[in-house]
Amino acid sequence: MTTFGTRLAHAIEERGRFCVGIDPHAALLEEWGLADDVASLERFALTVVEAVAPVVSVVKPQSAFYERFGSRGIAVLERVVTESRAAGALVLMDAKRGDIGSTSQAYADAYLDPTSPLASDALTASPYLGFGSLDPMVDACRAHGAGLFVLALTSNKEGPEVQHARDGERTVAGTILDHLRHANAGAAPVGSFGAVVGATIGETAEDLDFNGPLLVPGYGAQGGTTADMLRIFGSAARWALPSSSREVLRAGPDVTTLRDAARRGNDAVHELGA
Ligand SMILES: O=C(O)c1cc(=O)[nH]c(=O)n1[C@@H]1O[C@H](COP(=O)(O)O)[C@@H](O)[C@H]1O
Repeated sequence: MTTFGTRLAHAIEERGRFCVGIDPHAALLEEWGLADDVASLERFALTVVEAVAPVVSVVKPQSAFYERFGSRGIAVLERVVTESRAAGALVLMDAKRGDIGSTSQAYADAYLDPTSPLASDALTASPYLGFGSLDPMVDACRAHGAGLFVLALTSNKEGPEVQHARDGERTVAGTILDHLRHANAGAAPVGSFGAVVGATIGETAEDLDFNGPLLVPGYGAQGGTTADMLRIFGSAARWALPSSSREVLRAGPDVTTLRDAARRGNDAVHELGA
């Protein structure tokens, strides 16, 4: 079985490192001239899949935008996952799950077990019930060749109150990164256990070289730039996946214009791996 880290490394080599977030915001549906209903959700999401899944390495649907339409929205999310993977993109399900261990097992079954209708290549996870509460997800990733991206230094302004808090010498974010370093030990070319670190965090004293990938939201609409990423990540930038949702999605609904926006995004972040 090929690990997620190995598949990601190949995808970056073949397609570049840009990740497109498939986030059907109500405001974007309106910008596209669509109604705020499930038929429009489907039209929006599958147009984005058609445009970008054949050209980018990773797509990241944010589950909340589908959940708000109930079971029919989840049915659209299932198609986003299946059709994106069929077009050759890795799917990073952005659901930011995290709960006590026994419930984490159910989240692992829902998103990381290949027999699930929502089975994805990787999942975003919240470690704020303690990193060990994510063990069932870590085990599922090892069993099924999937990946996990754990919130460490998020792009929102409220994050630091928790993530910069100290327990003695270590910050909370530093402790999360240590767990990831341990989970990725010995993996090559890169581990399957990533961190979420925003392009907007300014600077950090944390060591981001933990042999794992970095999901980097905050690029584009939230103001983060390639220069910010080079400064913040240093040598760890080679495993960075800059992620953009609204900036790319605003290029729709025309498929060619959307695809061009994704290609431009890919070109703009190419130098991170140089
Ligand atoms: O995990 C994420 O993707 C994420 C983490 C974070 O720290 N900040 C953040 O904005 N995100 C997600 O990134 C997307 C926002 O992308 P933009 O529309 O490009 O700002 C949403 O899906 C957020 O949930």
